[in-house]
Amino acid sequence: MERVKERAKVLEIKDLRVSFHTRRGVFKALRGVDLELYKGEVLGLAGESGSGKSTLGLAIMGLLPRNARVESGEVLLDGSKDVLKMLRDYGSRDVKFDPRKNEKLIKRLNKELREVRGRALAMVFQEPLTSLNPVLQVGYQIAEAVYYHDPMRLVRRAISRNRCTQADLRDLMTTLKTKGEEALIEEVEKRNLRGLEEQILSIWRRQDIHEAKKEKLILSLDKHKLDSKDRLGISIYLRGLQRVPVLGRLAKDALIKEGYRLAVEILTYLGIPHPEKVVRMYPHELSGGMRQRVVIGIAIVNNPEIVIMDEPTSALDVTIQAQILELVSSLKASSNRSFIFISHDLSVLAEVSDRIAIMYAGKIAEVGPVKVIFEEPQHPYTKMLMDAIPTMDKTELKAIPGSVPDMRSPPKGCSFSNRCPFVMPKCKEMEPPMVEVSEGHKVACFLVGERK
Ligand SMILES: Nc1ncnc2c1ncn2[C@@H]1O[C@H](COP(=O)(O)OP(=O)(O)OP(=O)(O)O)[C@@H](O)[C@H]1O
Repeated sequence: MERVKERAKVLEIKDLRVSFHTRRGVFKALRGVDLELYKGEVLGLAGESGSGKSTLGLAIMGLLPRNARVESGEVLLDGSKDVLKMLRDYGSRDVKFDPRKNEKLIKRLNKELREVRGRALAMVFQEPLTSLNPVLQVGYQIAEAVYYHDPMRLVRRAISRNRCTQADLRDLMTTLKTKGEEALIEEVEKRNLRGLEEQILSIWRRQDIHEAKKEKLILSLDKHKLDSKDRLGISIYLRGLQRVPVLGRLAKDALIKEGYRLAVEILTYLGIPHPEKVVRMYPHELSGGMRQRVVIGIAIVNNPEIVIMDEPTSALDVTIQAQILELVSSLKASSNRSFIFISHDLSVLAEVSDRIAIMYAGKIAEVGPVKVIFEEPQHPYTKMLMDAIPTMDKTELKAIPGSVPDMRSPPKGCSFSNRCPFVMPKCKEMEPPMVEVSEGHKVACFLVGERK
């Protein structure tokens, strides 16, 4: 438990309030959310339908729909970069300025936003078919994600392979075997082959193939040299000539080709068999589980620090669901990346999460380490959610009576008061503050305050 506090915060949400303006009224979807995400953890976000989980995910990504208003709050990345402020600045400039006259400014802001969305943050949605483009090969979609976020990465990869000789590869492999990965990276930099280390390591880290085959694959890297058309494309890109339409096409083609190679590596890393074939396939040719892996591939290919997953397993059957959960755990372990995993299913969250936050009516009701939330829940709502989980030894499941309040006019005081079996007069008057009951375990309920 102590480890939670020591870890670096990668995301901090402060008093976030978001409402949706509709003809039927103003829905207060988030009513003051405070939450933190630490490096290398999976934070599970649970709550009934309509509690604001997806709105929170979209707000962090800066992808709220047009009728949403951020009333107040901050979403801080690495303690300083406020995603919402960037979006607000962008939004207001976009309206005030004539976009044609301010093309450069808009481009810069767009670039900044793209960086935040793809590099620092990425999102995976429930239904993979809606996030994938049905008319593009999956390899192209992964390649394009890199092309738009970090084209120089593709350039570096292609050029370094072109410069590399068999002798270099043999030396690099010996370094890798005898001195390890860090020494390999140093050696790659010394030889000015940056970009190649990523390819060598992606082969080396494959657990599914024998060492001799890995060596063979690494040595084969220098056979994949650029052909003259690709060399031309890359030099057009490097000279900045890609703004000329015909030349731009050549440059993009060369980089996308490199992106396909990267896509093969990513799919291999995600445990997809025959990745060379799969990159040439279209989304409808893949099973649901494979499609979700591809979507996860697109999300992680730019090495985002934070991945938000909104019900990523809900549309999948149970065995595939288990595989995706295992994949998330292994991605967390191998990359030190942080995840926010949204699900209404607490048993799914129990499998992947390090900490769990329970949302109710646009607020966090309780948050804490997974074990504590499951074994010693304090908020009556969390306790009732736990009683509603089906298990083998339960003879009856207790449904939570009543329903989530109308978010156009949430009740005064605690929003759970009308369903709570322990309601007290003050619950109807005041909102309970968040109280830390033990390290990292916080509860917003007067009962907890009473006991303290
Ligand atoms: N575009 C929108 N316009 C109007 N109201 C919206 C919009 N999107 C969400 N809402 C409302 O905001 C509230 C929170 O919705 P949200 O989708 O974030 O909840 P959720 O916990 O993710 O639910 P679910 O599990 O069903 O996805 C709900 O009352 C919902 O009706």
